[in-house]
Amino acid sequence: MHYLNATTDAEKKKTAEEIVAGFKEVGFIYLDKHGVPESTVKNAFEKAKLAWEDPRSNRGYVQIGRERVTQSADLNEIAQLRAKAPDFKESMEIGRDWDETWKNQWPLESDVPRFKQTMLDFYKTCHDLHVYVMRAIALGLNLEETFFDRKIDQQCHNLRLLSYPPIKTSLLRQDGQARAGAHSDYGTLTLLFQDSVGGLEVENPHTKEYQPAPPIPGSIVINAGDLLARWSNDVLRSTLHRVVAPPAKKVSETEGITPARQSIAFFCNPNFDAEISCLPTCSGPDQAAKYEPVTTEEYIVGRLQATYL
Ligand SMILES: O=C(O)CCC(=O)C(=O)O
Ligand SMILES: [Fe+2]
Repeated sequence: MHYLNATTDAEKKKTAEEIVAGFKEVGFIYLDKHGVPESTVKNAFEKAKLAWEDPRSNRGYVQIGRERVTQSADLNEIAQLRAKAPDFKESMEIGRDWDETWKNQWPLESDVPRFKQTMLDFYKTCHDLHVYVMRAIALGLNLEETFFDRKIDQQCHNLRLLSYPPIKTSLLRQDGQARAGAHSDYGTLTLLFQDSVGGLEVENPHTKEYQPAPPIPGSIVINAGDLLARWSNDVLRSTLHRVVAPPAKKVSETEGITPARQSIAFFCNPNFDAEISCLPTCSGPDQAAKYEPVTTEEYIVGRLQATYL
Protein backbone atom coordinates (compact mmCIF):
# COMPACT_ATOMS: atom_id res chain seq x y z
CA MET A 1 0.00 0.00 0.00
CA HIS A 2 1.68 3.16 -1.19
CA TYR A 3 -0.84 5.79 -0.14
CA LEU A 4 1.47 7.89 1.98
CA ASN A 5 4.16 8.33 -0.62
CA ALA A 6 1.96 8.37 -3.72
CA THR A 7 3.29 10.97 -6.11
CA THR A 8 0.28 11.40 -8.40
CA ASP A 9 -3.44 11.76 -7.69
CA ALA A 10 -4.10 8.68 -9.79
CA GLU A 11 -1.71 6.61 -7.69
CA LYS A 12 -3.28 7.94 -4.51
CA LYS A 13 -6.77 7.11 -5.68
CA LYS A 14 -5.71 3.62 -6.72
CA THR A 15 -4.24 2.89 -3.30
CA ALA A 16 -7.26 4.43 -1.60
CA GLU A 17 -9.47 2.07 -3.58
CA GLU A 18 -7.32 -0.92 -2.62
CA ILE A 19 -7.54 0.02 1.05
CA VAL A 20 -11.31 0.41 0.85
CA ALA A 21 -11.61 -2.89 -1.05
CA GLY A 22 -9.74 -4.60 1.82
CA PHE A 23 -12.11 -3.16 4.41
CA LYS A 24 -15.14 -4.05 2.29
CA GLU A 25 -14.15 -7.65 1.66
CA VAL A 26 -12.25 -8.71 4.77
CA GLY A 27 -12.33 -5.83 7.25
CA PHE A 28 -8.58 -6.27 7.82
CA ILE A 29 -5.61 -5.02 5.82
CA TYR A 30 -1.83 -5.18 6.10
CA LEU A 31 -0.43 -1.70 5.53
CA ASP A 32 3.18 -1.25 4.48
CA LYS A 33 4.91 1.95 3.39
CA HIS A 34 3.07 3.54 6.30
CA GLY A 35 5.82 5.93 7.28
CA VAL A 36 6.14 4.69 10.88
CA PRO A 37 9.84 3.92 11.40
CA GLU A 38 10.60 0.39 12.57
CA SER A 39 12.69 1.85 15.38
CA THR A 40 9.62 3.68 16.72
CA VAL A 41 7.64 0.45 16.98
CA LYS A 42 10.60 -1.45 18.41
CA ASN A 43 11.14 1.21 21.03
CA ALA A 44 7.48 1.17 22.10
CA PHE A 45 7.64 -2.63 22.48
CA GLU A 46 10.83 -2.42 24.54
CA LYS A 47 9.41 0.18 26.92
CA ALA A 48 6.18 -1.78 27.26
CA LYS A 49 8.21 -4.89 28.07
CA LEU A 50 10.11 -3.06 30.81
CA ALA A 51 6.82 -1.94 32.31
CA TRP A 52 5.43 -5.48 32.24
CA GLU A 53 8.52 -6.77 33.97
CA ASP A 54 8.31 -4.19 36.75
CA PRO A 55 5.39 -5.02 39.05
CA ARG A 56 5.45 -1.50 40.55
CA SER A 57 4.68 0.03 37.20
CA ASN A 58 1.39 -1.70 36.55
CA ARG A 59 -0.97 1.23 36.73
CA GLY A 60 -3.99 1.82 34.55
CA TYR A 61 -3.95 -1.88 34.43
CA VAL A 62 -6.49 -4.59 33.61
CA GLN A 63 -5.49 -7.84 35.26
CA ILE A 64 -5.76 -11.37 33.90
CA GLY A 65 -9.34 -12.60 34.27
CA ARG A 66 -10.94 -9.15 34.49
CA GLU A 67 -11.99 -9.00 30.92
CA ARG A 68 -13.54 -11.36 28.44
CA VAL A 69 -14.08 -9.71 25.10
CA THR A 70 -17.20 -10.95 23.42
CA GLN A 71 -19.99 -9.94 21.09
CA SER A 72 -22.61 -10.63 23.71
CA ALA A 73 -24.52 -7.65 25.12
CA ASP A 74 -26.31 -9.79 27.72
CA LEU A 75 -24.84 -8.86 31.10
CA ASN A 76 -25.49 -12.26 32.69
CA GLU A 77 -24.01 -14.07 29.75
CA ILE A 78 -20.87 -11.91 29.84
CA ALA A 79 -20.41 -12.52 33.57
CA GLN A 80 -20.76 -16.28 33.10
CA LEU A 81 -18.36 -16.30 30.18
CA ARG A 82 -15.81 -14.30 32.13
CA ALA A 83 -15.98 -16.71 35.05
CA LYS A 84 -15.66 -19.78 32.83
CA ALA A 85 -13.25 -18.62 30.13
CA PRO A 86 -11.52 -15.32 30.89
CA ASP A 87 -9.03 -13.98 28.42
CA PHE A 88 -5.48 -15.04 29.29
CA LYS A 89 -4.00 -11.57 29.03
CA GLU A 90 -3.23 -8.37 30.88
CA SER A 91 -3.28 -4.85 29.52
CA MET A 92 -2.38 -1.24 30.22
CA GLU A 93 -4.51 1.56 28.84
CA ILE A 94 -3.30 4.98 27.78
CA GLY A 95 -5.69 7.73 26.68
CA ARG A 96 -5.08 11.32 25.64
CA ASP A 97 -2.90 12.74 28.34
CA TRP A 98 -4.74 16.06 28.74
CA ASP A 99 -8.12 14.48 29.49
CA GLU A 100 -9.29 15.82 32.87
CA THR A 101 -11.88 13.10 33.46
CA TRP A 102 -9.90 10.02 32.50
CA LYS A 103 -6.40 10.47 33.80
CA ASN A 104 -3.53 8.31 32.65
CA GLN A 105 -1.75 6.37 35.37
CA TRP A 106 1.94 6.56 34.57
CA PRO A 107 4.65 4.46 36.19
CA LEU A 108 7.26 6.49 38.03
CA GLU A 109 9.95 7.84 35.71
CA SER A 110 12.54 6.22 37.99
CA ASP A 111 10.83 2.82 37.65
CA VAL A 112 10.56 2.81 33.84
CA PRO A 113 12.66 5.64 32.42
CA ARG A 114 11.28 7.30 29.28
CA PHE A 115 8.17 5.12 29.30
CA LYS A 116 5.80 8.08 29.42
CA GLN A 117 7.47 10.11 26.67
CA THR A 118 7.82 7.07 24.44
CA MET A 119 4.13 6.25 24.76
CA LEU A 120 3.04 9.86 24.24
CA ASP A 121 5.14 10.03 21.06
CA PHE A 122 3.76 6.70 19.90
CA TYR A 123 0.22 7.92 20.59
CA LYS A 124 0.80 10.92 18.33
CA THR A 125 2.40 8.78 15.61
CA CYS A 126 -0.63 6.48 15.62
CA HIS A 127 -3.05 9.41 15.65
CA ASP A 128 -1.37 10.83 12.54
CA LEU A 129 -1.50 7.46 10.79
CA HIS A 130 -5.21 7.23 11.61
CA VAL A 131 -5.76 10.58 9.89
CA TYR A 132 -3.95 9.35 6.76
CA VAL A 133 -5.81 6.08 6.56
CA MET A 134 -9.15 7.83 7.10
CA ARG A 135 -8.23 10.16 4.22
CA ALA A 136 -7.60 7.12 2.05
CA ILE A 137 -10.95 5.69 3.12
CA ALA A 138 -12.67 9.00 2.28
CA LEU A 139 -11.14 9.01 -1.20
CA GLY A 140 -11.92 5.34 -1.74
CA LEU A 141 -15.56 5.99 -0.80
CA ASN A 142 -15.74 8.94 -3.23
CA LEU A 143 -15.87 11.53 -0.45
CA GLU A 144 -13.69 14.63 -0.18
CA GLU A 145 -10.25 13.49 0.95
CA THR A 146 -10.55 15.67 4.09
CA PHE A 147 -14.12 14.57 4.87
CA PHE A 148 -13.18 13.02 8.22
CA ASP A 149 -10.43 15.46 9.26
CA ARG A 150 -12.49 17.74 11.54
CA LYS A 151 -14.39 14.79 12.99
CA ILE A 152 -11.29 12.90 14.12
CA ASP A 153 -8.93 15.64 15.30
CA GLN A 154 -9.39 15.44 19.07
CA GLN A 155 -7.38 12.25 19.54
CA CYS A 156 -10.08 10.38 21.50
CA HIS A 157 -8.15 7.15 21.12
CA ASN A 158 -6.97 4.37 23.40
CA LEU A 159 -3.46 2.97 23.29
CA ARG A 160 -3.54 -0.50 24.78
CA LEU A 161 -0.39 -2.39 25.67
CA LEU A 162 -1.11 -6.09 25.81
CA SER A 163 0.83 -8.86 27.47
CA TYR A 164 -0.09 -12.50 27.12
CA PRO A 165 1.89 -14.53 29.65
CA PRO A 166 3.31 -17.96 28.78
CA ILE A 167 0.62 -20.56 29.11
CA LYS A 168 0.26 -24.32 28.84
CA THR A 169 -0.73 -24.97 25.26
CA SER A 170 -3.10 -27.75 26.37
CA LEU A 171 -5.02 -25.18 28.45
CA LEU A 172 -5.22 -22.75 25.56
CA ARG A 173 -6.48 -25.42 23.21
CA GLN A 174 -9.41 -26.33 25.45
CA ASP A 175 -12.83 -25.53 24.15
CA GLY A 176 -13.74 -21.86 24.39
CA GLN A 177 -10.37 -20.83 25.86
CA ALA A 178 -8.27 -18.17 24.20
CA ARG A 179 -5.73 -15.46 24.85
CA ALA A 180 -8.44 -13.10 23.62
CA GLY A 181 -11.90 -14.39 22.77
CA ALA A 182 -13.62 -13.64 19.45
CA HIS A 183 -14.73 -10.04 19.27
CA SER A 184 -14.89 -7.02 17.01
CA ASP A 185 -13.44 -3.65 17.97
CA TYR A 186 -15.62 -0.62 18.74
CA GLY A 187 -14.20 2.43 17.02
CA THR A 188 -13.14 3.53 13.55
CA LEU A 189 -9.89 1.66 13.03
CA THR A 190 -7.52 -0.39 15.17
CA LEU A 191 -3.81 -0.22 14.39
CA LEU A 192 -2.33 -3.49 15.57
CA PHE A 193 1.35 -4.10 16.19
CA GLN A 194 2.36 -7.63 17.15
CA ASP A 195 5.60 -9.37 18.07
CA SER A 196 6.75 -12.48 16.21
CA VAL A 197 4.82 -15.09 18.27
CA GLY A 198 1.58 -15.09 16.25
CA GLY A 199 -1.86 -16.38 17.20
CA LEU A 200 -4.06 -13.60 15.84
CA GLU A 201 -6.89 -15.07 13.77
CA VAL A 202 -9.47 -13.30 11.66
CA GLU A 203 -12.86 -14.67 10.70
CA ASN A 204 -13.32 -14.99 6.98
CA PRO A 205 -16.66 -13.18 6.64
CA HIS A 206 -17.69 -15.39 3.73
CA THR A 207 -16.79 -18.88 5.00
CA LYS A 208 -16.93 -18.00 8.75
CA GLU A 209 -13.65 -19.86 9.21
CA TYR A 210 -10.86 -18.36 11.27
CA GLN A 211 -7.64 -17.71 9.40
CA PRO A 212 -4.25 -16.82 10.90
CA ALA A 213 -3.10 -13.21 10.43
CA PRO A 214 0.60 -13.73 11.13
CA PRO A 215 2.92 -10.80 11.78
CA ILE A 216 4.57 -9.50 8.62
CA PRO A 217 7.72 -7.52 9.44
CA GLY A 218 7.32 -3.86 8.51
CA SER A 219 3.55 -4.09 8.08
CA ILE A 220 0.82 -2.89 10.38
CA VAL A 221 -2.40 -4.84 10.68
CA ILE A 222 -5.36 -2.44 10.50
CA ASN A 223 -8.95 -3.43 11.04
CA ALA A 224 -12.20 -1.51 10.82
CA GLY A 225 -14.27 -1.26 14.00
CA ASP A 226 -18.01 -1.32 14.61
CA LEU A 227 -18.44 2.44 14.59
CA LEU A 228 -16.85 2.75 11.15
CA ALA A 229 -19.02 -0.10 9.90
CA ARG A 230 -22.07 1.73 11.23
CA TRP A 231 -20.90 5.06 9.79
CA SER A 232 -20.52 3.41 6.37
CA ASN A 233 -23.89 1.64 6.52
CA ASP A 234 -21.99 -1.69 6.70
CA VAL A 235 -20.22 -1.01 3.40
CA LEU A 236 -17.00 -1.45 5.40
CA ARG A 237 -16.79 -4.53 7.60
CA SER A 238 -15.92 -4.85 11.25
CA THR A 239 -14.67 -8.42 11.40
CA LEU A 240 -14.49 -10.85 14.30
CA HIS A 241 -11.00 -11.77 15.44
CA ARG A 242 -9.34 -13.56 18.34
CA VAL A 243 -5.96 -14.52 19.73
CA VAL A 244 -5.35 -18.24 20.16
CA ALA A 245 -2.37 -20.59 20.40
CA PRO A 246 -0.08 -19.91 17.44
CA PRO A 247 0.72 -22.76 15.07
CA ALA A 248 2.89 -25.19 17.07
CA LYS A 249 6.65 -24.77 16.82
CA LYS A 250 8.94 -27.63 17.80
CA VAL A 251 10.25 -26.06 20.97
CA SER A 252 6.86 -25.03 22.33
CA GLU A 253 5.44 -28.41 21.36
CA THR A 254 7.97 -30.35 23.39
CA GLU A 255 7.68 -28.08 26.38
CA GLY A 256 3.92 -27.78 26.00
CA ILE A 257 4.13 -24.07 26.63
CA THR A 258 2.93 -21.31 24.35
CA PRO A 259 5.47 -18.52 24.76
CA ALA A 260 4.68 -15.06 26.07
CA ARG A 261 3.30 -12.66 23.50
CA GLN A 262 3.26 -8.89 23.38
CA SER A 263 1.12 -6.67 21.20
CA ILE A 264 0.09 -3.04 21.03
CA ALA A 265 -3.39 -2.10 19.85
CA PHE A 266 -4.21 1.51 19.08
CA PHE A 267 -8.00 1.88 19.09
CA CYS A 268 -8.97 4.95 17.08
CA ASN A 269 -12.17 6.87 17.60
CA PRO A 270 -13.84 9.90 16.08
CA ASN A 271 -14.21 12.94 18.35
CA PHE A 272 -16.52 12.07 21.26
CA ASP A 273 -19.06 14.68 20.18
CA ALA A 274 -18.94 13.76 16.47
CA GLU A 275 -22.29 12.69 15.09
CA ILE A 276 -22.02 9.37 13.33
CA SER A 277 -24.72 9.27 10.69
CA CYS A 278 -24.68 7.36 7.42
CA LEU A 279 -21.92 8.62 5.09
CA PRO A 280 -23.39 10.44 2.07
CA THR A 281 -21.97 7.97 -0.46
CA CYS A 282 -23.07 4.87 1.47
CA SER A 283 -26.82 5.14 1.04
CA GLY A 284 -29.05 5.70 -1.96
CA PRO A 285 -32.36 4.74 -3.53
CA ASP A 286 -31.61 1.03 -3.29
CA GLN A 287 -29.49 1.21 -0.15
CA ALA A 288 -31.43 2.70 2.77
CA ALA A 289 -29.56 4.05 5.81
CA LYS A 290 -29.85 1.29 8.43
CA TYR A 291 -28.81 3.06 11.61
CA GLU A 292 -29.94 6.04 13.64
CA PRO A 293 -27.36 8.79 14.11
CA VAL A 294 -25.39 8.41 17.34
CA THR A 295 -22.51 10.35 18.90
CA THR A 296 -19.21 8.58 19.41
CA GLU A 297 -19.54 9.05 23.15
CA GLU A 298 -23.01 7.47 23.38
CA TYR A 299 -21.85 4.54 21.32
CA ILE A 300 -18.49 3.82 22.95
CA VAL A 301 -19.68 4.31 26.53
CA GLY A 302 -22.48 1.83 25.86
CA ARG A 303 -20.03 -0.76 24.55
CA LEU A 304 -17.53 -0.31 27.40
CA GLN A 305 -20.24 -0.63 30.03
CA ALA A 306 -21.25 -3.97 28.59
CA THR A 307 -17.61 -5.19 28.67
CA TYR A 308 -16.67 -4.17 32.20
CA LEU A 309 -20.11 -4.38 33.86
O1 LIG B 1 -3.22 -8.94 20.59
C1 LIG B 1 -3.71 -8.95 19.48
O2 LIG B 1 -3.07 -9.31 18.48
C2 LIG B 1 -5.15 -8.55 19.24
C3 LIG B 1 -5.78 -7.83 20.39
C4 LIG B 1 -7.16 -7.38 20.08
O3 LIG B 1 -7.78 -7.78 19.13
C5 LIG B 1 -7.79 -6.37 20.96
O4 LIG B 1 -7.25 -6.08 22.03
O5 LIG B 1 -8.86 -5.86 20.56
FE1 LIG C 1 -9.52 -6.54 18.77
